[in-house]
Amino acid sequence: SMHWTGMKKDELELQYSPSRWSLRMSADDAIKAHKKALKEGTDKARALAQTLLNVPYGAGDGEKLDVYIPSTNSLDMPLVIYIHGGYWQFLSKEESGFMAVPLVSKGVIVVAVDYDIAPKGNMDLIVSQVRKSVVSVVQQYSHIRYIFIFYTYHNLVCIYVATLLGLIWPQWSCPLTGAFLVSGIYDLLPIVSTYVNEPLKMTEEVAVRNSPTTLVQQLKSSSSDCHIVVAVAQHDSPEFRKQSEEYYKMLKTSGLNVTLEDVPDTDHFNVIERLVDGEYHLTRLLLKIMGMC
Ligand SMILES: N[C@@H](CC(=O)c1ccccc1NC=O)C(=O)O
Repeated sequence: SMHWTGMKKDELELQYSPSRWSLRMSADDAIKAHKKALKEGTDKARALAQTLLNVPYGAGDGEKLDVYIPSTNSLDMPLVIYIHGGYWQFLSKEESGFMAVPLVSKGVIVVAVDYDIAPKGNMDLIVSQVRKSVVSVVQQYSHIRYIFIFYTYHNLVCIYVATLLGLIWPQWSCPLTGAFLVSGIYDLLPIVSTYVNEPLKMTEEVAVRNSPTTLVQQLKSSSSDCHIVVAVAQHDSPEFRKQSEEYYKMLKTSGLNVTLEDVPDTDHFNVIERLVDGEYHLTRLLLKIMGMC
């Protein structure tokens, strides 16, 4: 298929509009249903689990996180940090606790992180906030053996995997078991000239510097014990699917422990929504990697 640099603006914007690839419903309905499913799941998790809501991880207004706690307290509880997606301009932690529904009942702590989405925040700020949140969680829960970062779609995420695995962990003997990257963008350059970048206002320099593909080299030596899952929806756009495949290949070539999950019968939205279900393939894989089933 065609390289993005050869695409007209219309085609590039179609490729980077996940809602226009949903086979289940119209673009607008896919986004509406997505927000609704995530919010309902989060409300359900808040009713089921003990919670610590709005815990500060920094001094900024937006620097807060929610903790979902299992009732069975043990020192071996694994912890998942969920960093929400939404093109760095949509969603918040108020819609990000849904995956705690199946995980908390299996004895897993879930942390949902907020960060300043655009236009209030920009890419550099978001990356620094996510980094700060993870450092704060690791310090707070240092007695826990497994910390499992769960990065989700739209790469902030992935930026994160790269930045964290490569730069933070080596200093502190990494407790990181794995990283899940779901329907992400790993090379940010193609979106610089699209509508996605209007609120973000990334320059090419900012996009390259924060792209996970740029940061692969730094991951190399420090994270061979960490199992990285790159998951992509069957019905994600060809450009999204290519981004996942290429990032997967880069990680693999660098000698990292990585698998590519092409999730059948999903699109960009329900690939993540379905994490509310304990029987969903990605939920089970997450539990398996953490040694919980
Ligand atoms: N313009 C984007 C909007 C989008 O990606 C989105 C919107 C609301 C909540 C989440 C979104 N993306 C999720 O990864 C689209 O076409 O899907």
